[in-house]
Amino acid sequence: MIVTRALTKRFGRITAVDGVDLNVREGDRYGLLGPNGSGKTTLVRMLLALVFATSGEIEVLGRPMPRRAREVLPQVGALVEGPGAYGHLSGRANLRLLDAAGPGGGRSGRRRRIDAALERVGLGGVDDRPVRTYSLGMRQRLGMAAALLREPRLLILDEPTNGLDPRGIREVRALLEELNAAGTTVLLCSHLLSEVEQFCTRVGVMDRGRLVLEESMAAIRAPTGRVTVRTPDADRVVALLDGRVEERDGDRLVVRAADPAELNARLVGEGLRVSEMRVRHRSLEEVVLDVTGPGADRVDREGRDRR
Ligand SMILES: Nc1ncnc2c1ncn2[C@@H]1O[C@H](COP(=O)(O)OP(=O)(O)OP(=O)(O)O)[C@@H](O)[C@H]1O
Repeated sequence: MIVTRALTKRFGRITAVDGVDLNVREGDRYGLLGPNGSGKTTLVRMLLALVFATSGEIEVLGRPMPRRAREVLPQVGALVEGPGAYGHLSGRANLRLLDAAGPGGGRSGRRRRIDAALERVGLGGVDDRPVRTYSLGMRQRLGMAAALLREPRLLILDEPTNGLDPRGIREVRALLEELNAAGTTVLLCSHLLSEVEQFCTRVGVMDRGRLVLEESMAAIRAPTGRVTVRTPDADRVVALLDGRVEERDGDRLVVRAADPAELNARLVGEGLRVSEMRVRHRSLEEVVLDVTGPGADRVDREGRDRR
């Protein structure tokens, strides 16, 4: 769906995107994570031909970009850098303009397309108030509606839940799940780990312009070979498992165990009581912190000129 090779963008001395090989597959719910200033927005702007690459190659929907932008962009919905809209016009009027400007949508079906898009994002009942009176959450929804006008094969969303309250965030996630289930590939940029952890099936992590990790969520969250055991018989468990207990905190033990079922059977077989047993997974947060440095918005005394 999206493939980049050695994609690079420099702004003067700053290398915002540095030799990125990105691979978003059809049907993915791909989460692009990274600290502030790591290059996520610049990367997606290049995918959408909003800014030219310094070097490298881009394919979107199997076509080279930006050369085939005219063919590709009508099949892509995007919400990048916050929802842009004319403040003095209503949400509907904004969508009418967008729909008229975009290729491949006849006038006859316009009202229906707009109503359907507004309905999908929870703005079906919106009146004719100008957009400048909208809350940030309403603007964000309007931006999503704009991205959905063409029933895109691919959705590219930069921080789509910015400004939404918890309920709004959940609604957007449900909407994205529904669209993805119906075949839309989703590329989501976010610095919210929980958002990515809950929604995405694949993750890319950017750090200082480079893609430092690209992995399926299942692989990231694979078991670590450690099991947390809570037991009122902790002393006896430690004695029995000699050397396999890595941590102890009261009645809670962290045990090295490739096969949790075998461990459980052994403890129970010895008459040791287990009140809780949990296979340990790495969290997305641990993985991301492992592969990234501090965000570029920090201005520490050391390392100000990292680039
Ligand atoms: N038009 C520009 N001119 C000069 N520098 C730019 C420009 N756009 C981005 N940059 C720089 O490129 C780097 C990457 O920025 P970018 O906005 O792509 O990061 P980001 O990961 O999207 O960050 P955030 O999460 O804060 O939006 C930053 O150092 C930024 O200052």
